[in-house]
Amino acid sequence: MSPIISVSNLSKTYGSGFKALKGINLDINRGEIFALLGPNGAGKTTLISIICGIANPSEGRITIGGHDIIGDYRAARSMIGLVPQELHTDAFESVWATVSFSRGLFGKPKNPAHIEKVLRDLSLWDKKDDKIITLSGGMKRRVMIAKALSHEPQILFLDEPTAGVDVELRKGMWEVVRTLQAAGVTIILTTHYIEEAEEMADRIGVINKGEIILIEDKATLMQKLGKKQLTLHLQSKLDAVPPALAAYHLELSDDGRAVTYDYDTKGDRTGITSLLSDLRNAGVRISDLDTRQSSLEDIFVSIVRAP
Ligand SMILES: Nc1ncnc2c1ncn2[C@@H]1O[C@H](COP(=O)(O)OP(=O)(O)OP(=O)(O)O)[C@@H](O)[C@H]1O
Repeated sequence: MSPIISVSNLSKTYGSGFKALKGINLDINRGEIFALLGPNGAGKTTLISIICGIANPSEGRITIGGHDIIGDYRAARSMIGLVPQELHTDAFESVWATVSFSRGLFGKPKNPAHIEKVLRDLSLWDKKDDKIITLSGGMKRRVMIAKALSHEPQILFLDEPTAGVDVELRKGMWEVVRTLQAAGVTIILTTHYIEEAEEMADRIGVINKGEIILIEDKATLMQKLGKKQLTLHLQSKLDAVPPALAAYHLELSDDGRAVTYDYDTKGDRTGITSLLSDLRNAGVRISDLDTRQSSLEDIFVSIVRAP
């Protein structure tokens, strides 16, 4: 199946001479939830802004549903809904007016049935006549999504959809996103909450210093890079890991009372059996142990930090 968004050799150099994107290649599949992760300043907003036609590329080409975003701007742009990070709406307008007006901006004829559906899907129907200013933060965010969906886009960009939102509301937002995906919308989200990507995404792209350094199915990524960690709590404090155990690359905790050992569950041998016997031979006694599976967060930190 052809990708719904295709980005090839995209570069962006700002007027200051700063190269914010360096030869980005990225295909987004129809119907997927794609999470774009990256540290501050990595280029996420720049990339989204260019795809959405808000900023110009310096080099490269982007097509949306086959439409070139420059040569065929209107057709390309009308396929996209963008929910920006900042909430900006007219505080004194009603929800209904705000969302209907957005549709008009795309030159689409009025379609009250569609607006009603969007508001119902986002649990805003009973608020349709309320002024935006009277809504809670979570409702305002949902209004931003409703605005972005008002012109029936096939693609929705969510830039940090749950920044500063409490856990309860965040979960509500995840539900909304899943409902949209089930209705056939392709979703690209940026997030600093890695558990959000872990929870939601079908695929994950990591951008760092203007380059895509990884694109992978979430499940594959977690399986491929996921490590397990064994923590051994010691009966007595160690000042240093005994040299005889150097091969295990143990990490000693700051208080000297625990060592951690990283191992690969898919390897032929985990090395745990020999580690335990070598510890005993070195006179190190263990009082307790626990194991932990690395999270997407650990994986993310390790790839972004890698030279
Ligand atoms: N208008 C501009 N002129 C010059 N440099 C810019 C401009 N806009 C962004 N940059 C720089 O481009 C780089 C990428 O910025 P961008 O906003 O795309 O990052 P981001 O990944 O979205 O970061 P964050 O997670 O902090 O939102 C940063 O170093 C930023 O300082």
